[in-house]
Amino acid sequence: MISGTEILTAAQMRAMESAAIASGAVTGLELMERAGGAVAGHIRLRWPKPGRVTVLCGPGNNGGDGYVIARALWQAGWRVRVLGLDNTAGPDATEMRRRWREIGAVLPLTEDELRCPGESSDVYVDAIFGTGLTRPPEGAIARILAYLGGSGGDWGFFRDRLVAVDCPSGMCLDSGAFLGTRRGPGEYDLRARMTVAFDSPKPGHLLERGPDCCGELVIADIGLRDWRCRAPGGRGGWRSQRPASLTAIWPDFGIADPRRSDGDDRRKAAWLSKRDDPGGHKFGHGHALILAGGAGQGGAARLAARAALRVGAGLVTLCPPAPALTEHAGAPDALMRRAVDDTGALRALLEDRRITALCLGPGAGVGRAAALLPGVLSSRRPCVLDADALTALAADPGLMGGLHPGCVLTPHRGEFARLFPDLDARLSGPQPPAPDLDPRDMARFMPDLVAYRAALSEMRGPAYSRLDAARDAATRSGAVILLKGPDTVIAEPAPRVLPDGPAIPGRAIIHSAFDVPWLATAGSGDVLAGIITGLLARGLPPLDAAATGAGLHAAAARRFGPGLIADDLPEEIPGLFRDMERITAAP
Ligand SMILES: NC(=O)C1=CN([C@@H]2O[C@H](COP(=O)(O)OP(=O)(O)OC[C@H]3O[C@@H](n4cnc5c(N)ncnc54)[C@H](O)[C@@H]3O)[C@@H](O)[C@H]2O)[C@@H](O)CC1
Ligand SMILES: [K+]
Repeated sequence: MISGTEILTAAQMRAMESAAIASGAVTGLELMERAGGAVAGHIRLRWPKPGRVTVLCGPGNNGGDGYVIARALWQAGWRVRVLGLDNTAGPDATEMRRRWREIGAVLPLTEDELRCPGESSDVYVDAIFGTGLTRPPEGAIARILAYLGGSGGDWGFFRDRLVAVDCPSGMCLDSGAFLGTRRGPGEYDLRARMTVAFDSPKPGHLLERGPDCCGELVIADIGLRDWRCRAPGGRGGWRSQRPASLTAIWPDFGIADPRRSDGDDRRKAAWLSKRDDPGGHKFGHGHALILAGGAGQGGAARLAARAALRVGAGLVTLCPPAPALTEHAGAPDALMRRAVDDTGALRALLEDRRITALCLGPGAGVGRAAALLPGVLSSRRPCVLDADALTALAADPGLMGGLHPGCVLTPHRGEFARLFPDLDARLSGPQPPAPDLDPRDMARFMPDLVAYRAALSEMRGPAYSRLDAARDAATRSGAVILLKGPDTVIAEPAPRVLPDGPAIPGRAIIHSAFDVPWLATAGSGDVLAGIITGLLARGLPPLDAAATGAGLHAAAARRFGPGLIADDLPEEIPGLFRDMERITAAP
């Protein structure tokens, strides 16, 4: 049910590049030529008239791409100025620098040179650091990056004309954080007009500062697709389709991502709208219980219940304590109501095996949530735990032991901090040291499937990311974690065991919704909990329900537009289903 774009971490990208080169099918120089050529092509698309360009080349292969871009733009008639370092790491970047030197000079990569009067350019290419960044930039390079970020008082000037190669330099591609600065927006963060990255998005393009600082994100194909789709197969060479462990759902790629099969999207749309089940029965689409709070607290649970109905649960029952029943008498009439006063009443109700999912938290009250949690968890039924249920869970760590893989926890950052304070502290605290793994080691691991997988699962970027935090929380709790935000991360708990190999980390999805800031409104989270509960009731596995729910939730907000209140979200769902069917209809 998940469809999206595969994401690769920086380590996976390096491993794939090493594997492609080791296979003999392509050389590092050819990959660099393709990468630089792609960036130059995108620059020429946006600035069709050749102008003046300054290319800033760093010490590694990102800089090597820069020398290729300089040469390609010069050949296209641009006036090119290159600022670079004397020392380039690696033979490919050194060779590309040499080829550029046959055409033009390499000026020192300093702030003075960049600010040289009379040398203003139409385009500035940031090819200083890419996936190889391991520590905060310092000295002259840090000053250049701050100047490009606006320390010279001219923020808008560079924002309009900066093209980043792979990422804005200084940003960690695994986390979206700028190394060496406090997490969150920084005064002189480098913001590009366009970022051209290679093969696949990286987590940092979608998390934290990434979406704002990358500007328009373009993913250029550099011919590595075959290595993305295959897994290293031990001594026998390459074999088997490697299932994506990390996926992105984001508006720009949305349903039009050419890598996705139209058939999958069509099946998904038909399942959501129930058109694939013409003889269906209401119990065939599940029965969701939404546990509501006491008198005066019912609005949140009603929002969740309405969303569960709209997303297609066959039946939805709202369960407040008896004294609050009358409060829920209004619309929608499709909703059933049943009093649940305590755990005993809940257990009795759950004797009905046709109840296929539960939701506890929205408007429940912390005391009631704490009282009902043991009954919800011991039923082993798929469930969404949100809001007050998360607070109750954090207050009684003993309850954590009852979590199971059918649970979806939907914390925002504050709730996450209460549940997993140590992981939250790592997210905001000092950054851990860089991983001490050389790309050449990755190549060395290639023949050994076990070591390769272990290395990948051990690899973390230089900054602890929201992705790391959600995955660690899922592993620790044994439940699916949906860490809310404009960059929602969803992670599944149990390591998957592939038929041909050892455990690898559970799947994760980054759901990007930076384009719908109006989704941050009261009750929006209650609707999300209801959508996911409805999908669980219909039988979607928890990770799929959470990811599809997050996608529908943001798409509903996008469809409605600004001025949205939470009540509007469920009402957009029927239109969304129609849109999905129309877009995915066979030509
Ligand atoms: N992986 C791939 O498949 C491809 C990578 N290419 C390019 O290669 C880039 C990665 O190249 P590299 O691995 O050489 O790394 P970078 O060019 O990103 O970084 C260069 C070097 O800087 C050093 N460094 C890291 N942090 C530093 C800091 N704060 N101050 C000073 N030096 C620091 C590192 O030792 C690293 O070797 C990608 O971003 C991309 O632009 C492309 O050429 C083609 C394909
Ligand atoms: K860069």
